[in-house]
Amino acid sequence: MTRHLLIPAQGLTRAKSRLSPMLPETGRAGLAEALLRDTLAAVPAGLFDSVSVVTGAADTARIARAMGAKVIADVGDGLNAALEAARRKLRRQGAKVVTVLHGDLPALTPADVIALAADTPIIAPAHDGTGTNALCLGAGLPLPYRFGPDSRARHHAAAAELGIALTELHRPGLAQDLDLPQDVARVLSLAPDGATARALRRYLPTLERETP
Ligand SMILES: Nc1nc2c(ncn2[C@@H]2O[C@H](COP(=O)(O)OP(=O)(O)OP(=O)(O)O)[C@@H](O)[C@H]2O)c(=O)[nH]1
Ligand SMILES: O=C(O)[C@H](O)COP(=O)(O)O
Repeated sequence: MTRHLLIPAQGLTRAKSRLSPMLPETGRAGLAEALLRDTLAAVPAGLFDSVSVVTGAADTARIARAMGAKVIADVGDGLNAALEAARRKLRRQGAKVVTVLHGDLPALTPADVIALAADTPIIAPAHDGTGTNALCLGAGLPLPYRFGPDSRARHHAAAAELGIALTELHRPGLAQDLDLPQDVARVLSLAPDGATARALRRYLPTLERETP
């Protein structure tokens, strides 16, 4: 069984645009870097045959390589197309299982990542109930990636159409992503010691007082 991990990540200056009402560009870039570092740091060594960051950005690629990950070039046609191309590449290289893990999960733990190295198809929904934060599939399964709005329901619908049993995995570290200003306080309470929390405290010093 060869298992591979794909972590999609935007360029640092493009990422986390929905936080722009509370965080200027420098802060968003610092936060995106911290999120990627936290994500890669949570991946246990040796669990996957390869760990690749899918990106079209040189800054993100540099961080990925510095953290010991490979880089797969983003084909430039959106998240799903980038992941499909990366999955095809891994399949050509003999991959049997490909896990996609979003790179914006600040409370992610090694145990969460271990749970994603599964032998059966798994989806980890986002805390908002509509999104998908991780998907583990046999590399040959024809289930198309449907990340984006309502991706949880869309992944289930695609699986049902193909007769694939897709099991939900509910773990706080996989569910809690950081997308919106209202996510920030929760992230700080869940992941107080990570690079992400440090970046938030650095760029949003008033948060300390506001966080319960
Ligand atoms: N390679 C690649 N990664 C992407 C793309 N779109 C989103 N991602 C990554 O996929 C994950 C989930 O995406 P989002 O939650 O939308 O994160 P984001 O794009 O940083 O945030 P917003 O700008 O606020 O939407 C994050 O790790 C992103 O960096 C894309 O087109 N290509
Ligand atoms: O499928 C998803 O949920 C999208 O890729 C968006 O992810 P997000 O919940 O992190 O915005």
